[in-house]
Amino acid sequence: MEEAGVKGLLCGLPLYEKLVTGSVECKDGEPVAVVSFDEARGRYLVAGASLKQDDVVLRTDTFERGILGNYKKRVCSFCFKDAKKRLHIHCRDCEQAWYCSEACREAHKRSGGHSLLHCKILSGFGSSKFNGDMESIIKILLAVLLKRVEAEPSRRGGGGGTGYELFNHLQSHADDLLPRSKKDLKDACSFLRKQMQRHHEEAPLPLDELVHHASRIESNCFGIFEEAAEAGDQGPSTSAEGGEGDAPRGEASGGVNGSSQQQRGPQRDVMLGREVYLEASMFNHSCEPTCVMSRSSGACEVSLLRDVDQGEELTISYIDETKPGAHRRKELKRNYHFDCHCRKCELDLLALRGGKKYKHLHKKKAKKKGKGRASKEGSAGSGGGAAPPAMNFESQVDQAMQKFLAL
Ligand SMILES: C[S@@+](CC[C@H](N)C(=O)[O-])C[C@H]1O[C@@H](n2cnc3c(N)ncnc32)[C@H](O)[C@@H]1O
Repeated sequence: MEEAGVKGLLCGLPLYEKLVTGSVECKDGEPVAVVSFDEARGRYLVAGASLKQDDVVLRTDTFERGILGNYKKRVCSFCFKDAKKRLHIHCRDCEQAWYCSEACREAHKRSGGHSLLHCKILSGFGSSKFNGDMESIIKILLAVLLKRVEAEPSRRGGGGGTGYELFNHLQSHADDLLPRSKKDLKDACSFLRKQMQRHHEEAPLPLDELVHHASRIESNCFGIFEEAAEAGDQGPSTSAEGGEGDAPRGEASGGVNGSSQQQRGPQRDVMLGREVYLEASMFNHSCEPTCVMSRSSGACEVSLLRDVDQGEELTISYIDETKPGAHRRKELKRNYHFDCHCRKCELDLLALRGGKKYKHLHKKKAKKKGKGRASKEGSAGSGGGAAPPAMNFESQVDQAMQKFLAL
């Protein structure tokens, strides 16, 4: 794709320009998606042209993936196939990477995905206190940090990047985490930092930066789920606890980190791992999404659920958007650490607030009226105003819509 053909990239980050020009599909020489920005939702994608239902807007390969600790002996570390039973082949030097075949073990080593350095750095996992979920984050983080080293200009001879710079620009929610979750991330990052210092780098990134990176992974990754592991799609996912074989079932939740409904197909049950797609991390969540994501074997495709006009937002859903509004917003806040500002939620909230405000005002008025009448009639404290007429839902929405349009 010609970079010169790109229009409307508002985020001001040359790397994102490159990201978008390099990876989205084209229609008549124009990119089908461009990056835009607003205060409430950060960067988001809009249609660069009028598009039809089922048009593909993005096809891309995974940046990094990691298996949850509890499933590492069941899912192949190279091809990510779920054997659904304990595997028998593992790395010759450690028990951190398990494989479905000798070929996968060799290929993983050859590709640099599991070197001796990985063995050394990850070797402390056995004695660490991380849960399986955190282990997958730390494994991805290690891969990212190794990409960072490769990305240093002196090492790559001025050539193309490794994706690290793009990763570095993803949204982090480290500052929005509850103290307990932040502490868990900090402990895990501190462990990795020490291991890196011992085996690899003398001056690793400061701990705070590592915590932001870990949060980037958590906030932008997509869950790999048992049922959909081969067939396809899942949304960004949050966290999950699983186990080997008869493991406890993972929570199939979430947005750019382990969520749910960005996919058609079977409901996800057990989360086996998580993966990061840099370009797909530009899709914001909406409770009435225009797009759906499907994934298969380390690649993803985002396509349109309906026709959209040029300039319309391209969104996916991180959660089950058929749930009631309060439930959706709670899940997004708990698992994705943000308050949803999609159109549907904004309208819901306006309607709710409109309704409450109306009732509140009416109550006040009625109270006043009652008082007036009571003093007129000389009777004490009966209250007595007529009950406010119930405001039906249509008029609440109507009122909310008018307010929304007036904003
Ligand atoms: C996968 S990223 C999407 C791109 C992101 N806006 C950015 O600038 O990098 C997910 C993050 O975007 C923001 N986001 C996505 N959907 C949103 C929504 N409906 N309302 C508010 N913020 C949203 C949240 O900060 C969320 O953690």
